[in-house]
Parts: sequence; C-alpha cells; structure tokens
Amino acid sequence: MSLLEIRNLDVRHGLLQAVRDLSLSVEKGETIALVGANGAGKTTLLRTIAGAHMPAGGSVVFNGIDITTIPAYRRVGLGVALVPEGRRLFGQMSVEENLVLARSAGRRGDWTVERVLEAFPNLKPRRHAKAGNLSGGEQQATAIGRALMTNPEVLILDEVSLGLSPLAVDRVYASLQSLIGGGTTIILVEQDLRRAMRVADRIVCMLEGRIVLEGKRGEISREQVSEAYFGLGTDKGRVHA
Ligand SMILES: Nc1ncnc2c1ncn2[C@@H]1O[C@H](COP(=O)(O)OP(=O)(O)OP(=O)(O)O)[C@@H](O)[C@H]1O
Repeated sequence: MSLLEIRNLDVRHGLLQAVRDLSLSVEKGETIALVGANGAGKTTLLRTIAGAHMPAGGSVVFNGIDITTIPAYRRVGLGVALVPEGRRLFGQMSVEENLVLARSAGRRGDWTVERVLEAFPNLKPRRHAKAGNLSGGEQQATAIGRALMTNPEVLILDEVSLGLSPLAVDRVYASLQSLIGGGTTIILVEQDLRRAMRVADRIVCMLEGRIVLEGKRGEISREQVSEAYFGLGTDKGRVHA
C-alpha cells in the first residue's frame, strides 16, 4: 500500500478547474518534485492534499485512511504537514515560539526545537528573533522547522526557493538533504528544474491541471521535462518515463 493515494482528483476555484482527474501514488520515504508552469495546478494540488482546499471529486487516501473530507488541522495530527507558499509565520512571535506552537497541533515524535536548530544551524543565533524580522532564507527554514515540529509522515513544501538568494536556497536544501536521506516522505514544488532533478527520486510534471509526465530520476531527461513543461509532445497523454 502506498503512503498517499490520490485518485481521480478534481479541484475547482469557482468555475475554473485547476486539477483535472489527477491520480498519483506516493511511496513511503520517496521524494517527489512537482514541476510545471505557472497556473499548472501545483499549489492547488498540494493544498488539497493538506486539506486547505476541498476537491470537487476524487479522493485522497493517506496511510489507508480516506482523508478527502477531513479538515486540515486533523490531517496535521495524522502526519500531513504543509509548508505553504509565502511561509505564513507569526511575524510578531520569535522563531522558537513559532516552533513550539506547532508541536501541539501534530503527532508525538522526535522533533524538538533543539533538533530543528541542529538541522538549520543558521537559525541558532536567531532563536529569539521575531519571525517577521528574519531574512527570506531564515523564514523558510523556520517554516520548514515548524512543519517538522508536527512530526509529519509526509512533508509538503510549496515553492521552496521562491524569493530566496542562491546561497539561502543552497542552505535550505542542504538541511532538507538530511531529511531526504533520513526516510521522510517529501513532496515539493521547485521551479528550478535542475535542482528538482538533483534532489527528487521522482519528477512529476503538471500542465493545465493534469500530470503529463512522470519518471524516476535517471530515467527521465531534462529535455523530456522541459518539453512536458511547455506542453510540447504531450498529446499522447500521460507519459511514464
Ligand atoms: N484562490 C483562487 N481563486 C481562483 N482561482 C485560483 C485560485 N488559486 C488558484 N487559482 C487558479 O487555479 C489555477 C491553478 O493555480 P495554482 O496556483 O494551483 O497553480 P501553480 O501551478 O501552483 O502555479 P504557480 O507556479 O504560479 O504558483 C490557475 O489558473 C490559477 O489562476
């Protein structure tokens, strides 16, 4: 049984259908990079998995439990954590307070403030700083740390690199790498194709609400992903590389 089974998912924003009849299985310990042009439906898919948006059709099954209609806060308790685009930290609260607050929402587990600070060493001197005064990279690290404090079984990261300097992106990925190596299941949206293809076990490319290409790292080329990204050569439907 896969950790996450998305079946025939339809998601709408009013009249606009952002996700169309989408099915995807995610195995335990896998890292999936979701790529695709602006408006392809990536954020909508992640938010629907996390329960921030309800689908019009289809189902989301996590650990064998149908969570399709379960509210977001209860999904956190089941082990689903989303790091949203824009990070959404409590700006007037310190890094530590943001982290501690998340713990009560999540599952029991090994993540502590100390462990997050070990995973993201650049946060150590900023522990008592207000989140609103942090750099973009420090905010992203705090947002990921906050998600980790819920002891997730699947960590969902939207636009990991958005608005960060190359150095800050390197730092965030260096920390993520230890999680990826440690068996945490990760679904991430990454605009930088080269980085996505370096970090993920599997690349999933979306176009206009559908998956048009998916393949394991090493079995899929950048050219294939680029073509799918722009909708070239995908008239045959979903392609498994
Ligand atoms: N709250 C909303 N209300 C109305 N339409 C929305 C809303 N959120 C997204 N959409 C529309 O749904 C479609 C999919 O958007 P979504 O943000 O999921 O795509 P994306 O692949 O994450 O794009 P981006 O890379 O630009 O974030 C787009 O056409 C977008 O305009």
